[in-house]
Amino acid sequence: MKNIVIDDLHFELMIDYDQIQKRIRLIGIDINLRYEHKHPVFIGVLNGCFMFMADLMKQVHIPCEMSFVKLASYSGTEQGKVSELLGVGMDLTDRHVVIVEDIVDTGNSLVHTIEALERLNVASISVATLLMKPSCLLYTFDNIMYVGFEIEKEFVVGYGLDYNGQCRNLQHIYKQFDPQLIEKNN
Ligand SMILES: O=P(O)(O)OC[C@H]1O[C@H](OP(=O)(O)OP(=O)(O)O)[C@H](O)[C@@H]1O
Ligand code: HPA
Repeated sequence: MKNIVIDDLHFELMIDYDQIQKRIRLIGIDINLRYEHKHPVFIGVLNGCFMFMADLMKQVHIPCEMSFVKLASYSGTEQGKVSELLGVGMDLTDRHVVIVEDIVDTGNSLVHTIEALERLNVASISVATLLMKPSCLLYTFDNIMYVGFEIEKEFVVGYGLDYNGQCRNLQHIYKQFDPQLIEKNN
């Protein structure tokens, strides 16, 4: 399946499942070395992470734990916006945490996830994200340790990523294209 149409948008194949798996195997090798004696906790940020988390964890062969969270933001007191992680379900005090994300785009979600984890007194935080859009980042992060693929400013779906709640189930990653532009160029 090369091109797909979802509601009003057109998508074409961008990264196929084999490429994704090759990259995940390499990330797994590095995690196994770096965290060998650290008994890390992998925290998947739902919903988008579920495919990446599942495949990544199959490449992690060291003792570890995992949990899935949802990020809930609300307006707090004078400090402004506060983010809460729903579903942590375990004590993370002094634990080495690896946040697992499907994509870091503007970085807004990641900032809030990191802030919420810092309030739980973890020992360390690093980030593994399958995709990152460097040109869209609004923040500088010093703890994004693993990036599967850096991509341009383009909307992508599949392998956990959605458009209007659809396409998360697709095996490959697809990027949006404008069919009218292609027609004009032909
Ligand atoms: O860097 P950002 O601009 O914050 O974008 C990245 C976030 O957006 C998506 O989550 P979303 O809130 O859409 O929820 P979902 O995972 O349920 O799709 C994605 O899963 C990341 O968490
Ligand atoms: O490109 C994207 N696709 C799907 N979800 C997203 N959330 C942030 N960026 C994206």
